[in-house]
Amino acid sequence: MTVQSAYQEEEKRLNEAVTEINGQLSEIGPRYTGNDFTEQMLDVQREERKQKLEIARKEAYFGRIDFQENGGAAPKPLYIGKAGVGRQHSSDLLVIDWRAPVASLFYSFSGGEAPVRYESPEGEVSGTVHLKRNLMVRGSELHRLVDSYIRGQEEDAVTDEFLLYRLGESKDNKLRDIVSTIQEEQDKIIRADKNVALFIQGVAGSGKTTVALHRLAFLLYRYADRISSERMIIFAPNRMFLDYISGVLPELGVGDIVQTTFADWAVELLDHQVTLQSAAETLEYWFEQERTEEDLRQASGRYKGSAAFKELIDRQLHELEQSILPEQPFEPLDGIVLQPAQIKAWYETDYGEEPLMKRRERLASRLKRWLESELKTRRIVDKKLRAKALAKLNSYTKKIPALSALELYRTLFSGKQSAPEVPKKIAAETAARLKAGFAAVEDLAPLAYLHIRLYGLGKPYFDHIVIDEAQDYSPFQLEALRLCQRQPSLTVLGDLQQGIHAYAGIGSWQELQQLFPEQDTGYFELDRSYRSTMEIIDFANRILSGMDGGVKPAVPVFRSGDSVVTERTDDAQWLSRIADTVREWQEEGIFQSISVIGRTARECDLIHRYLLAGGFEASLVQSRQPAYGGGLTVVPAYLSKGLEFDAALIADGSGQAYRRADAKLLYVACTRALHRLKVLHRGELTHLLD
Ligand SMILES: Nc1ncnc2c1ncn2[C@@H]1O[C@H](COP(=O)(O)OP(=O)(O)OP(=O)(O)O)[C@@H](O)[C@H]1O
Repeated sequence: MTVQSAYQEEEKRLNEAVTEINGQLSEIGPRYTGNDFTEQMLDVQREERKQKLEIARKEAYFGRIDFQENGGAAPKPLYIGKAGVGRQHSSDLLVIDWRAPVASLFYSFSGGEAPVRYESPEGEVSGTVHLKRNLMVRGSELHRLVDSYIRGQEEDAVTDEFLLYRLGESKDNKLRDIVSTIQEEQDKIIRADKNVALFIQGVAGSGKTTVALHRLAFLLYRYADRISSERMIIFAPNRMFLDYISGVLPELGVGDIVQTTFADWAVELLDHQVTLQSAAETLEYWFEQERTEEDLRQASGRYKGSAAFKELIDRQLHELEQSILPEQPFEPLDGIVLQPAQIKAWYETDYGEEPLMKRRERLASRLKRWLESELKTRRIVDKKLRAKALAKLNSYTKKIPALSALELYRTLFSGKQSAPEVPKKIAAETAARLKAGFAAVEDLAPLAYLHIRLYGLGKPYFDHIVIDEAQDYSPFQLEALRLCQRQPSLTVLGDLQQGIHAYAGIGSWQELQQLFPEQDTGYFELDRSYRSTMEIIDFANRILSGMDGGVKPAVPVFRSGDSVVTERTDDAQWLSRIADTVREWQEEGIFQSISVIGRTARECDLIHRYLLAGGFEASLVQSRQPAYGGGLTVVPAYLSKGLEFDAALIADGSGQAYRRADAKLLYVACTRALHRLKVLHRGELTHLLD
């Protein structure tokens, strides 16, 4: 078949599909607003169907795979799209949902005549692939058609042309879905089993964030009857990042998933009993001036996130549990006595599984019930006596301490119960901070953990948890989240090579993985980077070679672009060279997003003001910023993590700005660029780029 006739064939098919989709849409009536429950349920279903059809109306499908099942008469063309659509008056599917089992063939097949197989709910299905075709469809128009496999014509196959085309596009201020070009190694992660704690180590730009979001969409489809989006949660490093990724799930037809930061989640869980100390202070401390290895070793965040600190808290909880019950019997009236052993038995055996303070509440009610039954059995009706007994009950239950997480936590750092193991400096700082009503980010995991152990989650357990940039998480944070699930179902992703918050995060995935039983964990590595050109990746890989530990260079997709330019400048010329570069790039008119990445917030502020004075429209990224607007952005390297820009200018890549300890920070900065990267340096270029 010639390319032209393939085009004609696909245009015809698309026309039919669009007509069918429009026809089905027009048959869905207006929304039901009455009170009939059955009608309301039907309306929910109709609305879901309508949403799917709306997605399909914009882009009916993006791929076709011709598959001949073993024993089948002929290959069957299967069209894969973002939302599955049935045909009216037929059991055939017009479009197959990308998450359906058979659609996995589209992602896993990479050529060859050998038989292929996929897992379906009825068992394994095998057969052969005759055609794999990428289609770019917009509404009723076919924009592009690329065959990546035609059986019998393998020498002509153009593998990955479509992927390269997509990667070459310029990007604005939002992350996008990748359903049409998901790669095999990514697909395995997306479709992995639900009930595991899945750890993903992926190089910068390998699609970790994107893959995790697609995995959520997959899980919701695959386990539709068992899990719900309201019981899923995504943890991301900051509000701006959340805004940046906020477009992907709606594009995939998924809504209602809570997306938050660990800090915001914990403060809400604690019912705002503490105010979070500004994260900017922590960032400023670590990034605005040089810090030593000794500073790092003594970092309170590391201590508070450690397993040792968790043990201390567990011990504290254990001691509370052991001493919570009064040693005296409960004697509401003369001769009516309840022995401590009985109270203890109720407390330990009947309510043993519940959080400590819930058990306290239940015990108090049980004591009351016991007292009422005793009064009844003994026919005590005298009001005075009854009041006396109730007063005794009150004073007895008051002896069982009711503590908030904050009250208990506080006792660790000051007063007679303070723990001698806590380093003195950390204890003094924390006690002062808590006294003033504040908590630092590092206090939130222990506080959240304590709260759940004392009071429970107060909401249904999470069906699935996604943690992005998890290399910056402490084991203790994960321990707190572990309490929020009945069985582990998590996607935990990050890159140790971008672990710039060493004062709080982990040094190896093992630190987090070991918190789960081995059989409940999975581990994947993503080495291919899709974001940047080969030139940019090769350049950034230079930084990795100077890092300690088992770092792995990113493997580029074969996408060539401009060479990375380094340019020496001096203090006098520095700002004007930044402005000149930005102007030149803007004049080319091909980049939607350009960033100037500075070393510190102070430096960025200076650059930003200079650009504004020069007539540029530029935005400055600061910590706690809610959104990132695209266009021209000035951003400190430590806040650029997770973002990407068509073109990036490292404002000052000198040895003064990036010292040996800053390798990860520079790596993060350089890997933000998709198509163009330039490094200006005031004086000598940093040795990290040798
Ligand atoms: N299979 C793919 N097809 C097309 N684009 C892809 C694919 N995988 C990743 N990308 C693109 O690569 C870029 C990087 O993706 P993403 O931000 O998810 O990576 P990441 O591993 O989280 O990066 P980082 O660790 O640097 O934050 C995005 O523009 C994304 O759309």
